[in-house]
Amino acid sequence: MTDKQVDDLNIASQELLITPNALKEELPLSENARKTVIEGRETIRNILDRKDHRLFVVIGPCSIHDTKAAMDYAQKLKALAEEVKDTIYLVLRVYFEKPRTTTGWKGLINDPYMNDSFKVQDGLHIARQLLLDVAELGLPAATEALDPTTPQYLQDLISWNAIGARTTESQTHREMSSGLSSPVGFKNGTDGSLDVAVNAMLSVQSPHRFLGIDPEGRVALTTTKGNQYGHVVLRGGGGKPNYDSVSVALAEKALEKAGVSTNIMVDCSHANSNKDPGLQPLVMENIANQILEGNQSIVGLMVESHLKFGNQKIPANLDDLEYGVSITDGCIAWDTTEQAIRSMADKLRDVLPKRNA
Ligand SMILES: O=C[C@H](O)[C@H](O)COP(=O)(O)O
Ligand SMILES: C=C(OP(=O)(O)O)C(=O)O
Repeated sequence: MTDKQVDDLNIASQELLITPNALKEELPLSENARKTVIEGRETIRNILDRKDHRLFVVIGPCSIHDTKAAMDYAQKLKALAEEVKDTIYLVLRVYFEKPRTTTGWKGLINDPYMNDSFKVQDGLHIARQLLLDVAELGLPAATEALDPTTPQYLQDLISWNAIGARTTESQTHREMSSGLSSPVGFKNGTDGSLDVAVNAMLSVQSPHRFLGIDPEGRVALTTTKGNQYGHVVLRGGGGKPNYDSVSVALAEKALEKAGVSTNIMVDCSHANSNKDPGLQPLVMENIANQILEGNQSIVGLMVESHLKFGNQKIPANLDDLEYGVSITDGCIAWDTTEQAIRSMADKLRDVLPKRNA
């Protein structure tokens, strides 16, 4: 019973949503999609276990707002993935949930029509359909796990997750990650602090008990087994990058001291490129050079890339949206992406197999 004088004073309304099971019944996992996810997760786990010499690169738009453009991009990425697959394992960045510094568009699930209509029910459908289409193509998908309710709807289609710089320190996100079925990368904090990511790694490998939702959408005491495939993601912060060899060596030492995996992913965007998307290929080149010079810890990269360079504000008239341009952080264009990935693969083709030997 709600007591109108004390309960929910700041809740304007609540609307029931489709349950995870009902969404999955409408949009079931196909056999091909299932194969993609199983292979995607296994490959990334093998890379983290050093059983597979390749680098994995999570690459794609900062956020998805147009599924047609996303599929256009995915098709190109699939072709590139085939070309470089002996050296680089490409994973499509499919981000539907955006953590904002203050306010702003929170992503396709929250507001799929980008007009403050917040049609979350549609957002869940659109997101799941896109993940199915991407998986059907044979391309593994990565996302940021932000809202603790959405994993039950979508995670059967995800091969790698990020916990963002704004939530790595959150107990809720560490608990959720301990139950995710795929590897999870924890970003360092927005101020550059690595401690929060190291502590997250210590937390995620343990079992947790917390309030979650079950596949029928009911509130459930959720007990997790712990996720042994956590790793850190260096994204820079506090106005400074942290992809350079000294920062990477310091991160390795901190991870060793904490007794956790020294696997490191470098996010070439965000504070590592001072939010200038055009600098990302330079970061990629620097990482390739570090590996050539003997680095052992860097196993993955993240790159923000779209069909076209830069970003755009959401226009008042959505007809004015420019096709293939990010509406959140700026991205590198497709031709630059192809060049940067090919050049990285060419540089590392001979050295990576020897690294794990
Ligand atoms: O990657 C995306 C953004 O950096 C993140 O969501 C924060 O964005 P904002 O500072 O524009 O809110
Ligand atoms: C929000 C993101 O990154 P970070 O958490 O590092 O800011 C992102 O990758 O979209």
